[in-house]
Amino acid sequence: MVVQPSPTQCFKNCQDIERFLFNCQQKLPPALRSHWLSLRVTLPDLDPLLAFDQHQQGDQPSFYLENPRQQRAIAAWGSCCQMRAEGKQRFQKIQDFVNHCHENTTLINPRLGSPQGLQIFCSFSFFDQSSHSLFPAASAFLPQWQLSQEAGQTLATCNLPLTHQSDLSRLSQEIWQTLQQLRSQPSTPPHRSGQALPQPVHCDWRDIQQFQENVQQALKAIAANHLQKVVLSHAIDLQAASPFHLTTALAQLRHRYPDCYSFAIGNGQGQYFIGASPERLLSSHQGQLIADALAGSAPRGETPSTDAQLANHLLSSPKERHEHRVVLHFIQQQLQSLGLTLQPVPPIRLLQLSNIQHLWTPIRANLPNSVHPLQILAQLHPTPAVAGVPCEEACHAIREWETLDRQLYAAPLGWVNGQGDSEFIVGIRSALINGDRARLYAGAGIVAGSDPAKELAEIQLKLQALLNTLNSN
Ligand SMILES: C=C(O[C@@H]1C=C(C(=O)O)C=C[C@H]1O)C(=O)O
Repeated sequence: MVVQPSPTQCFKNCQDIERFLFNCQQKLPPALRSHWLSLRVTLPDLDPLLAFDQHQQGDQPSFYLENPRQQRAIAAWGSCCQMRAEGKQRFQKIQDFVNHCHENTTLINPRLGSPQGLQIFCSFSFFDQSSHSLFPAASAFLPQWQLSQEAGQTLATCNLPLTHQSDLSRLSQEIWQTLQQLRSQPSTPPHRSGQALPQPVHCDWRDIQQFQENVQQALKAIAANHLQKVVLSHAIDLQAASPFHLTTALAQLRHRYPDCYSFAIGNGQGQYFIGASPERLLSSHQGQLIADALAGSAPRGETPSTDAQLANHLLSSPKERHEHRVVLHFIQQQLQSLGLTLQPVPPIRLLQLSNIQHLWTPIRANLPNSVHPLQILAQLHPTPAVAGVPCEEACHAIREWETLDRQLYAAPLGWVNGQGDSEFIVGIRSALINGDRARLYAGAGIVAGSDPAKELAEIQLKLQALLNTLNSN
């Protein structure tokens, strides 16, 4: 059910809101059990990160995603309704939850802004079971509040449960209060000179020797034709003198890595998974899909000429191109297996980030209404950019050799709406923050011809993204 047109521009006071909610309540079907109202309101320009800083709380799920280059940011906090799932059917279960939310929500002003409609925020762990993990194998939530910024337009979305029994006076006061706070918020980014990120007192590189042994083992398995490619990861642990400050870290990440997606997910129990990922797993908008094949890496050069040399070597290296093509072919095959028609693939290009460069091929396809973005996600995760080929054997090797629990590292996180629009990234260049402790993750693809010393240097370089951010004062 959609109530139109919306009077949200007239929300000049709390009574306006209460009258509006009363009208919505009157239109609810008589025997209704669960129902939500989703209100969209335009706001003056403000920084979603600042709103996130002021409103998100450790005991509620939260989500932040920003791509500075695309001038898009979303902050979401509080939970109207949430779902957790485990096991092989986890993507399907989350899809059912997303459908349930859509079927039971009245959208007010659904066409205001882009993307349209109700957005549900999701995260998945690398493996489909999360026995000792701080985050479930799959989780999704409909936020209480959401702030989106795109192409200079700022929108607030308030989702709330509405039934015949709802206390409209209390609900309207809560909405009014938050709207007033958002309307009076300065548009400058969070800056806490006195509260910069704490200096880690201890950085534990864990058993880095083990990573190199794993690479040797992987090379043997590749030589024996058990594997074609496997992505091996390593983690380092930081211990700070005081808790890490989430939004200060995010402010630094978006500043340092404007071509990446800065992100944070809070599990509602005080732990956060944050990062600046260059890898878009899936983005769909109005029936058009893009998935990134991103694999093959080199450092950036210190001078323009060494940088160009490194870039040329990366683009022409048979080993790096093979590592990349394995990912490209996998994504193409998986999309085609769902009946999607792919557009011609452009030549391999470079994605140059502040500290590292990658081989990159954006893959485009038409997305029919009959295929849900979460079905595509189920088919794509894990790609050989983060697992390997053959997938099952690579995942088995990862479980056996790696001494860490990947949790959300290298897994999809993002949002989906009811119109088939979605944005999911791969949680790499990331860290799990638990108060004054942080675990930082990085991995590298191992194929025939990989050099263990170079792979070690590559993960050290990748770890710098979060290490420099969390370690700076
Ligand atoms: C696995 C990671 O990165 C992935 C592996 C890459 C590679 O091996 O060249 C490049 C980009 C990512 O797809 C990571 O950053 O942890």
